Amino acid sequence: MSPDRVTAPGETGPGHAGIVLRLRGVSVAYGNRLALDGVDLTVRRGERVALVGPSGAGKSTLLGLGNGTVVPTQGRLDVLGVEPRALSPGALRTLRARIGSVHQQLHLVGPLPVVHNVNAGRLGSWGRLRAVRSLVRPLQVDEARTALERVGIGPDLHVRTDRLSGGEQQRVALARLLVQDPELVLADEPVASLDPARAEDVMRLLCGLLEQPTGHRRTLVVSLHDFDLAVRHCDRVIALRGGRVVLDVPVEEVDEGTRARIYDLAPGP
Ligand SMILES: Nc1ncnc2c1ncn2[C@@H]1O[C@H](COP(=O)(O)OP(=O)(O)OP(=O)(O)O)[C@@H](O)[C@H]1O
Repeated sequence: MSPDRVTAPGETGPGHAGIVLRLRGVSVAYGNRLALDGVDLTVRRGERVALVGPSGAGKSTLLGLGNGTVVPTQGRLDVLGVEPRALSPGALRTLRARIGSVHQQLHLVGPLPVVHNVNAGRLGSWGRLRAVRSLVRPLQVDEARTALERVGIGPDLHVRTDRLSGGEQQRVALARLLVQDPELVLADEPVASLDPARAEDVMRLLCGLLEQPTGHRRTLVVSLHDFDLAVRHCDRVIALRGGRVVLDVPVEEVDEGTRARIYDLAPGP
């Protein structure tokens, strides 16, 4: 089945400044297992895109393409205007510094003070020497404090991170994202392990962090198992099934039947 709509209004070509992520006929195979099968899609600057679909549909694989951890087996991929496969290791590092990743696991270093975990968001842009210096004596402490305040955590930057509650640690991870200041945020089931109230809270916080003081919005692509969360927090829903895009619509076009169609539809031809 072809997707209901693969939106591409305003697209004028590969160099179009508003395009953050573009896949053209992208397939990904793990051995003989086809995880993505000829996917076409375009994500524009400032969009909040939810990836939904049943388990094994290809959502994580698609997000992996965005951050360069997965390489297309076939097709053309552009991320922030470049093709990751064509980059040198150094250029790939530079690209990754512009992309924020959020996972179910927070990847914090528990025994380290909070400030270091927040500053880890800068590692992609700091040189090695600077990173080591900051471990000895934390750099950019005021910015770390501001980021923590923005996510609603008190001023104690020097407490061990693993002494904080699970919810507070989640906020430290979001403060790390904030100091990284990425142009594109890729979040792979960031709230899967949380109860509904916490999931709502984290999604609200994450979406709030996308808003920049300049009035611009960072782009978000987030995979979510909770369809209602996707509709409440995103402005576009892309459904994958069997490695194919089966639906791509603005949330205003989501109706009562959409959920059933996503989860009960037969896979595409
Ligand atoms: N590293 C891998 N090696 C082999 N097969 C893989 C690998 N990663 C994913 N797959 C397979 O590719 C398909 C798509 O997996 P993917 O994790 O992208 O789906 P998903 O939609 O994110 O699933 P879930 O919602 O369960 O996380 C699945 O059939 C999966 O088993």
